[in-house]
Amino acid sequence: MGFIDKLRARWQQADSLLCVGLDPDPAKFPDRFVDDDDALFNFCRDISDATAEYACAFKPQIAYFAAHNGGEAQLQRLIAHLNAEYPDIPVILDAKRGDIGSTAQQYACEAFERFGADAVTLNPYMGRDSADPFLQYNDRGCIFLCHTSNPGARDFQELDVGGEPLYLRIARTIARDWNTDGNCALVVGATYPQELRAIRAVVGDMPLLIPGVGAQGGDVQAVVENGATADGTGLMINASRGILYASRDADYAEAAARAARTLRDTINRWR
Ligand SMILES: O=C(O)c1cc(=O)[nH]c(=O)n1[C@@H]1O[C@H](COP(=O)(O)O)[C@@H](O)[C@H]1O
Repeated sequence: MGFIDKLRARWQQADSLLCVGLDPDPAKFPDRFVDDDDALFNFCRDISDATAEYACAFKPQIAYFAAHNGGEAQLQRLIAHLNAEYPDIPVILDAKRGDIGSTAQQYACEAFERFGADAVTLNPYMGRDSADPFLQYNDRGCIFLCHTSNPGARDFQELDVGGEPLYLRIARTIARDWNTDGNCALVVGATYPQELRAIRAVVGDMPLLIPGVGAQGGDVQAVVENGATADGTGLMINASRGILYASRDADYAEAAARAARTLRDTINRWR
């Protein structure tokens, strides 16, 4: 089953639009991980096991692993664990790749062959040929940055490009021309609900990955009202820090589970 079908099935099965972001920062870990050489893996495994029942997807962020010696091996083990234990939950590798075709081919191999991710985040700035090596894996998801969650999103993404803002041109082009195998999705920040509404209007029922609720200040009600499809799905609403660091004490996993369940329920209230 391809990424998009797996995601749609999981939305229904778990009755959840919550994506659990795995951004492990050892400085914020509970004390028990201080002398643990496998802390990145062990912490994320505990969080994943505690939150899986509330998750429509997991999203490990590669920088939080690659920043540490041996971190990528722990990411590889983590995704292997997720694929083995939770085969119904898609794993999105957040790597925001984008480069000339020959290099992109290596990045696609990294995401899909080495790490075994179901989907990867991509930067569309370099154009179609930079996306093709990823799109050719037509059972995997290609999730392109469209309107990001950060303040600087306005610097370039909202520039007028012949009568429409760049982010809408990106949305339209990907929906119309790049999605021939139906394996594309877009990233839209929760912090820009009006832009989310405009994007939804041009991409039909394409799935949208929505970071920026919680720590970045995005509002769940505004996200669901402006971004959900007619059937009340269409969204992967990500939370990372708000779940991972719900507690620094011995109850960190239970606290993460409570935070995930609460956010899932809050999302569902507005669907
Ligand atoms: O592609 C992303 O996931 C992403 C895009 C974006 O526009 N904004 C954004 O915050 N993200 C990622 O989403 C996560 C947000 O984390 P929290 O703010 O802690 O929930 C981080 O892993 C970011 O790298």
